[in-house]
Amino acid sequence: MEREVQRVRQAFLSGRSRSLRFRLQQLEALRRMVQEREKDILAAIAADLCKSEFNAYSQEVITVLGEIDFMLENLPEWVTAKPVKKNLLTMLDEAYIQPQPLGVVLIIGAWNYPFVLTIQPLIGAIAAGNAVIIKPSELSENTAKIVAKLLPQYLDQDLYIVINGGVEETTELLKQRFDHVFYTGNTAVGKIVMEAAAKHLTPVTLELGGKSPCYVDKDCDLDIVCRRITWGKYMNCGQTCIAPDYILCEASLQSQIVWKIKETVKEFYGENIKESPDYERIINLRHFKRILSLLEGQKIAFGGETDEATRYIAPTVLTDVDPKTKVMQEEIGPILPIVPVKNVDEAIDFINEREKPLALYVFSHNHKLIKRMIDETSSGGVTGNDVIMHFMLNSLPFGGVGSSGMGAYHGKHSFDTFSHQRPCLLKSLKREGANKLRYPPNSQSKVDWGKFFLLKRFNKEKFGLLLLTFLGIVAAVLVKAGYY
Ligand SMILES: NC(=O)c1ccc[n+]([C@@H]2O[C@H](COP(=O)([O-])OP(=O)(O)OC[C@H]3O[C@@H](n4cnc5c(N)ncnc54)[C@H](O)[C@@H]3O)[C@@H](O)[C@H]2O)c1
Ligand SMILES: CCCCCCCC=O
Repeated sequence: MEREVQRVRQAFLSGRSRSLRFRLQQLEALRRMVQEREKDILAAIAADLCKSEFNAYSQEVITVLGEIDFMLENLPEWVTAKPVKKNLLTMLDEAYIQPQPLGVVLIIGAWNYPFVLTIQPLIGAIAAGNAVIIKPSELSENTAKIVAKLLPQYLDQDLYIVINGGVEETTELLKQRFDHVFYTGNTAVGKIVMEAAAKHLTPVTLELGGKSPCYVDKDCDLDIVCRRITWGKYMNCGQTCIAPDYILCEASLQSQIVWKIKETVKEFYGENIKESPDYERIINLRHFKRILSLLEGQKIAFGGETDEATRYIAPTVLTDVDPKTKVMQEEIGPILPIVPVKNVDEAIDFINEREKPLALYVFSHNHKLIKRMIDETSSGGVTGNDVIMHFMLNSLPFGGVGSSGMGAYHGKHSFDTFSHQRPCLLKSLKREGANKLRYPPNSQSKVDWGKFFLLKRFNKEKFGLLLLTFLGIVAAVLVKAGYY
């Protein structure tokens, strides 16, 4: 492992990943890989998550292609140095911010969207000029294999490498020194990653999980609301980091919501959900059994059917859920608990009493209520009157807050995450007279000049002197130019 990391570091130190031309060329090669090997990629995702080609394309591949196009279009502008405002002391100098690559980046991916969750951060890391080690999730082994097979065929083989393996390999990797670690996965492992990175003072981005609440107000169109919630909840069999996890609503809405979601499930997946190409499966038996155990003692309004052999769990809705039960603590796949609350105040308190979620959803015709929810709660991101969609807009930073993560990515936010914003001040070796003011021995007069230059505070006497000096300089220039 050490040797592999060393090889990637040597490649970074060669400097070739830094030029704009090289970055654009690698991103174009990555786009070619996705386009030319689309069938292989879709087949791997299908094998891991029992996902149709249409769904794999629209949930994963489209996002990757959109992100590459966005980078190619904007990168030339982002890499340029940005001049900054100057003060009186530096007005004759050059001052700018130069984004620079961090160095060698480790990207650790999760299994639930195995392609997009490894390749989208990779795009940002390449765009920012880094070398990258990618560690895909071992749980989505087919996608892990295809990523490891394809990347070296299209990208620089020493700068961007894939290391496959399980917990043992990730643990070994985390002992090495990186310049940034970007991890997607559960919160418990997030802590392990941060602890390992701290040993080298390596900064981390942690894209973690949690339970994203969905508040449904009385004042809304329930048909549309339930259609949107059903789409976001049961996509990928509920295994989406920002899936609406549970519904908070007034008790009087519960039965209507149940009925409308049930109708929508029928509309989306047909009478025999198991046969639907649009309904996925739970990733493995361990998660299947864990989720199943959460149903014990709950009021199942509909769904609840399971098949261990194919790891099928039907779209399920639970009503009158006790917030203290386990189903309200863990991530729960295709189970949708409804927790009745008295009103919006109680919903806000409910959200604030728990860990900060990765996403928050609010449905209402009342724009003020949506704004209030946003103002009085905290979450990684918010979508009003829809679910999931804030993930799709790459001008918005995507990431968590508190226990749902730290740092963010997508579009320019990825570029910034993987860049160091280097402050640069370029002075001349001339004009030493003014510089002498800061050299010892210090004096009240020097402090006054310091106040003048840096705080723009001056006493009348100093101002008079300065004005006189300025007029003297102007007169000298005019005399020299032959005006007098
Ligand atoms: N915030 C986001 O963008 C986002 C996106 C997708 C998933 N998630 C969250 O990720 C979670 C699902 O992922 P997961 O954690 O089950 O995925 P996982 O089991 O695939 O683990 C993720 C990575 O961590 C490594 N790992 C696991 N245990 C480890 C250990 N003990 N020490 C070191 N490395 C270890 C694995 O090798 C893997 O590469 C859910 O909580 C989900 O909400 C978050
Ligand atoms: C079209 C939906 C894509 C959602 C990806 C979410 C990634 C987190 O699990």
